[in-house]
This record gives sequence, structure tokens and C-alpha cells, in this order.
Amino acid sequence: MAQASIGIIGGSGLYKMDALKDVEEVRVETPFGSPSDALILGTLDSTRVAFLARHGRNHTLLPSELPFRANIYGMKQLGVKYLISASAVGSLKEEAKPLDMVVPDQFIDRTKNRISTFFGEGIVAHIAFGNPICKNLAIVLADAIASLNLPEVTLHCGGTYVCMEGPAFSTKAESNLYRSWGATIIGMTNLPEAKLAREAEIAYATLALVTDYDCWHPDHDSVTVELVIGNLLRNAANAQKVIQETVRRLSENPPPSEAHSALQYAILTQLDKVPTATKEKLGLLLQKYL
Ligand SMILES: CSC[C@H]1O[C@H](OP(=O)(O)O)[C@H](O)[C@@H]1O
Ligand SMILES: Nc1ncnc2[nH]cnc12
Repeated sequence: MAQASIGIIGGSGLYKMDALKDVEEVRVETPFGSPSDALILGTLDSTRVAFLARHGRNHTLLPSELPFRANIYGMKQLGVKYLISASAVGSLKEEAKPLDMVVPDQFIDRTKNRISTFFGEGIVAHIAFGNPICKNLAIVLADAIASLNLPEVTLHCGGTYVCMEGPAFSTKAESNLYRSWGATIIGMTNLPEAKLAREAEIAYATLALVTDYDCWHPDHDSVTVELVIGNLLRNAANAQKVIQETVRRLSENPPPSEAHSALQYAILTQLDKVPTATKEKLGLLLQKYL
């Protein structure tokens, strides 16, 4: 199968990467079903990358409907070691304004209906997740953003991403609650992805692109899709520049990541006690440890 060590998941507004050359569409099948869409392999400068439109190229999948496990397993099948997630978010802080970029370092889980693990069916594993974002990948991403000096964009390094279930946006009481918790941004997708990427020993970092002030801000209209769409396109253009620069830096100097050995001390079940069918299903994740 074709290979790429850098993966990109494009969220709302980022359904393709215009700069990709020598594009090949790969329809992978995984033990967890099909990914949201074909994985698009292409060359950015001289580096092969794998791109996936998180909600499908025509935005047909709700956050709760996303095949998170197939998406991450599909990236693993292509050999991805670094995964950059580009995501639209609402801002929970005055200083993070629409069009700004945030590279968060924490998550709060407010999802209800997601399967966020590859394990079960006779194998128990508990990954460490105190630092859910790969620090070194986040540094490369933040440095790439800073180096571009994008007009109208302020970079915020660090911050907490609240991952809500959706699809309805938050109530004002919820939005204010998250603000009282000190959270910075809100979205509906990144937390299950980050957990599964860690279980798959893939370094994961989020490029959060602010589209709105959610519904808490007294001087701004509450978030609606109409309001978000206006900023998505400008964010998508900026995001592509950032991703290209990040890929260039990563391919020149791929950093070490704790994620790359996340399962080393995480698996509780003795591997010879794991049912054969489960071992086969998780082959790609377990092969190093068998
Ligand atoms: C377009 S508004 C809500 C929608 O946007 C974000 O998607 P993504 O994280 O894939 O960029 C948010 O999580 C919601 O799914
Ligand atoms: N305010 C918001 N809440 C949840 N997800 C979002 N994505 C973009 N804006 C959002």
C-alpha cells in the first residue's frame, strides 16, 4: 500500500488541499469500517502526505456520525506517524478572536456518544493521556504559524479545547460554564481523534481555527452556521499555508514523540491471553509488542 508519514485531517471548510501534487485516492478498508472518505495521497513540496476530509468531501457526516476509529486506523495503515488536525472552533475567550489560530494543549470531554478506544474484546489497555497533544508536534506547528506572519491572525499557544457532542451549538449557560472552567475554545471533533491517535501511537496536534465567539459574548451575535461560513473560507486558505509550512519543517526535522511508544506500558492483558480474532483485528497496533 502507498505510504505517507504525515497525515492531515481537514475539518469544516477544509475539504481538500489545493497545493497537493501527484494525487492518488486510496479507498482503505479497516477492521473498523471505512473512513469518512477516500484518503488523498499527494505531494506537498517533496513530501508525501495523506489528507482526509473529516466530514467527507461534501460535508455529509455529523460529528456524532464520524468513523473516528476507521479514520485513525486508515492513517496508521498508510504509515502515518504525525497527524495534524485542522478544525473550526468557537472562542470562549475575548482575546481569541475570529480568524485567530489556537494550538491547544488540553481537552475537556463533553461528548456522549463516541467510541474513543480501539481496545476491548479481550484486550484491556489504558494509555496515558495527561498531555493529550504531542508537545513536539505542537511546537513545530506553532513555529510554522509564527513564521508566516499571516495578516489578521494572532497565534495562541496552549489552551483547552472543549469537545461537545453537538450537533446543536451550546446554550449560553453551557458556554459560560466552560468559560468558568478556563477553557479557550470549543468544537465537536478533536477529542476522540486525539485519544485514538495516541492509542495508535501517532503524534497528534490540533490547528484550531476560530470562526466565532460561540454564544456567550454580549457584543457578538451567537454562533450560527451562516456566521461561521463567512470565516471558514478565509481560515481554510490560511490553514493550507500553515500545513504546508508545518509539513516542510516536519520532513526536514521529524521530532521525537512520546506518542510513538504510547502502548509500551499501557496494555494490561497478557498478550498470550488475548483472543486470536482480537489480535488479528488490532494487528497493526500490536505488532511491535507481540
Ligand atoms: C461548522 S460549525 C460546527 C462544526 O465545525 C467543527 O468541525 P471540525 O472540527 O471538523 O472542523 C465542529 O467540530 C463542528 O463539527
Ligand atoms: N461555537 C462552536 N461550538 C462548537 N463547535 C464549533 N465549531 C465552530 N464554532 C463552534
